[in-house]
Amino acid sequence: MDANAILVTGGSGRLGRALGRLGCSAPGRELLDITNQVSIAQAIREARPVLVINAAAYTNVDGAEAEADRAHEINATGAGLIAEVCAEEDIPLIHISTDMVFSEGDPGQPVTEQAKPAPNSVYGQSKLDGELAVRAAGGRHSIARVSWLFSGEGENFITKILAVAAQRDHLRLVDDEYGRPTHVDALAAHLLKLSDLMVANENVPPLLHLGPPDPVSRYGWAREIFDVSDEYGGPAPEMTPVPGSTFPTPAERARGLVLDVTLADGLLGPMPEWQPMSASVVRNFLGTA
Ligand SMILES: NC(=O)C1=CN([C@@H]2O[C@H](COP(=O)(O)OP(=O)(O)OC[C@H]3O[C@@H](n4cnc5c(N)ncnc54)[C@H](OP(=O)(O)O)[C@@H]3O)[C@@H](O)[C@H]2O)C=CC1
Ligand SMILES: Cc1cn([C@H]2C[C@H](O)[C@@H](COP(=O)(O)OP(=O)(O)O[C@H]3O[C@@H](C)C(=O)[C@@H](O)[C@H]3O)O2)c(=O)[nH]c1=O
Repeated sequence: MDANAILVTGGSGRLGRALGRLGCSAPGRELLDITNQVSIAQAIREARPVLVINAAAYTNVDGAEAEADRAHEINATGAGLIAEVCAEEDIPLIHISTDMVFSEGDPGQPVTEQAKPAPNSVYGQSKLDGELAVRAAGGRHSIARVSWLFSGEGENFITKILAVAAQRDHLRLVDDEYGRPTHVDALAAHLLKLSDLMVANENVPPLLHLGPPDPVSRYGWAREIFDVSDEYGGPAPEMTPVPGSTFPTPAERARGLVLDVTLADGLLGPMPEWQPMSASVVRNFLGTA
């Protein structure tokens, strides 16, 4: 399938740009606003896509605690609107969701698609409401839950902690929050495989957990980041692992939660390992790549 036949919402975002790099049609919010039915209908009429990927979202996890209405409007109402238009036009939809629909877990026992979500943040609740709205629209869809996206552009966990380490020689890192660091280019490639299956009318599960092998804690990922940073002459601060309860943030994060990606791996093949991609982003950030 020609990637150009896929319409992506949130085209200016991290994942949206990655899908655009693979050839998808990926307009930004000014051309396709998922909270505006007229804007959605017009974009669909013009692009006549064979599939839509909804990568538009409100993703400021801490900011959402003070902006619940805005987060809900985009992540829940907006997701429902785009799903309704897709259902009416009989266009399959891939909707991107998050591990933050859960609030706790055991890193040794990743959660499958069967687990019951129970968010503990405004962002997580708004994303869960979005999932429910997509399902309620009744069209052909697959909801892809992912975690810890990063890319070579803009801000992410890697750039945030490297920036903090440039100011301080000692960092506290949460060691009971887990995830699968996922480079947006690897995710975008996987989403195109999933798109191919959906367009070919293959039996695709309506809910999938996606991510690379080797889940890690924030502390563990930071160690990888600073090992590379040290090697390339960047900051290498002293690190202390701490429980999330002693690192207060406006929004709570899930403790010990890891997505089980077995189902998606069987369908699409495993995602490439995150470590080389994380290292490459660190090197680029330090300007030595
Ligand atoms: N980043 C992460 O670590 C994770 C992200 N996810 C999910 O993955 C998806 C992609 O995330 P990511 O690329 O990181 O997010 P970004 O925040 O980088 O991009 C989201 C994009 O959506 C746009 N947007 C916001 N409101 C609207 C609207 N009403 N209509 C159209 N576009 C809009 C934003 O535009 P503007 O900049 O103008 O606001 C932004 O460009 C989201 O569904 C997110 O919830 C899941 C797990 C982890
Ligand atoms: C800066 C810093 C952060 N941390 C920890 C605290 C907190 O648990 C975590 C927050 O990092 P970030 O703000 O980069 O990540 P956050 O915004 O929580 O990332 C989430 O984004 C949304 C969109 C998702 O859907 C999730 O899957 C997840 O990727 O990092 C430390 O432990 N030490 C530090 O010095």
